[in-house]
Amino acid sequence: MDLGIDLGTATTVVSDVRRGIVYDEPSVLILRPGGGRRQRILAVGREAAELVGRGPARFAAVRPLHDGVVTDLETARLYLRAVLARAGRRAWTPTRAVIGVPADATSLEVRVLLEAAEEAGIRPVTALDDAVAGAVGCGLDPLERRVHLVIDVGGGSAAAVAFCYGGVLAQRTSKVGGVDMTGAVARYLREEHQLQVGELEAERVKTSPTAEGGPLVVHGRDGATGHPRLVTVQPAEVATAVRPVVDEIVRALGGCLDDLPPQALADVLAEGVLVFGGGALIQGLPQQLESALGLPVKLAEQPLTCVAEGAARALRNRPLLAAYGRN
Ligand SMILES: Nc1ncnc2c1ncn2[C@@H]1O[C@H](COP(=O)(O)OP(=O)(O)OP(=O)(O)O)[C@@H](O)[C@H]1O
Repeated sequence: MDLGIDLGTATTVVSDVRRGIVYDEPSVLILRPGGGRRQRILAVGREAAELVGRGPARFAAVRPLHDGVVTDLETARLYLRAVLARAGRRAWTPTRAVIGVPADATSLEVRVLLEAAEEAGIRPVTALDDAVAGAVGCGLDPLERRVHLVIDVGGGSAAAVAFCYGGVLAQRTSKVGGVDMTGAVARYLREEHQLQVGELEAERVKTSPTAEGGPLVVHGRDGATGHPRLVTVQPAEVATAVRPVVDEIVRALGGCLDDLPPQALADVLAEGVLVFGGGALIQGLPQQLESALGLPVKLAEQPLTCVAEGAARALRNRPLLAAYGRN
């Protein structure tokens, strides 16, 4: 199997070179507590996410990635094996892959991720910046003799990366992303409506307005009485709730143009900025980036899957991996 893998803080997406997207689920697993025995996975992905905040306390939900990097080698290995099995890999199938990594991952963090992948039976495996992989997934050619600027707003972090002719010219990163927006929504509901909500409900509220447009009925627990309560929330309130996080991302990434030479700016001005990653789907983010950068900003056609698709495509592009691959 030839795979592109986007092992994100919030979501894991796997693209097979021949079959397209074969796995797209939350990056979470539930482990049976070890008690001296080897740990076993009870649930992974969507099934595990449904148990977050619901399951018995002894079944702890584990997120194998934090800000896009591996927190524990053994868990990451178990998780990758489970994901590959669900993506249709048989234990004996030779598997090659390119895995996306955050732009600011250190060499050590990349090494740990690659080691987890190798132990999960993926060989050879190469790491590629999420931003470069996403650009490839959107049809850009990072080997071209012109500058491209892309912005990836993920779950745990965001990055603006400019590249040209096989090399990164400039990058800025933010340590907040979509997961922090979910936290901001939960905080807003607690403070403004005295409603306590679980993580899944806060996530639903955050992602609904773009899809539906009307007021939302939110389920939670009354902060004073502890009784179940319903509250109606307007889409504009969601925008208000996440604004501090969006402002922080825009502030952190806005300066990336300062690091580019004038000729590079001319390319970016002509082409505009491409933005992807799930966090980019929050209302108003592309517009805010546009006014901070003073450049046209385009949302990718497939903002949630382009990193995995680009990683899969990169697998067969040796010059690209030689230029941008990280081992
Ligand atoms: N329609 C939507 N509106 C707002 N946010 C959304 C929407 N759809 C997905 N998201 C958010 O996008 C985030 C996940 O994006 P993505 O899958 O690009 O990140 P990731 O790869 O998991 O994270 P990272 O790259 O930081 O490791 C989540 O926080 C999710 O809530």
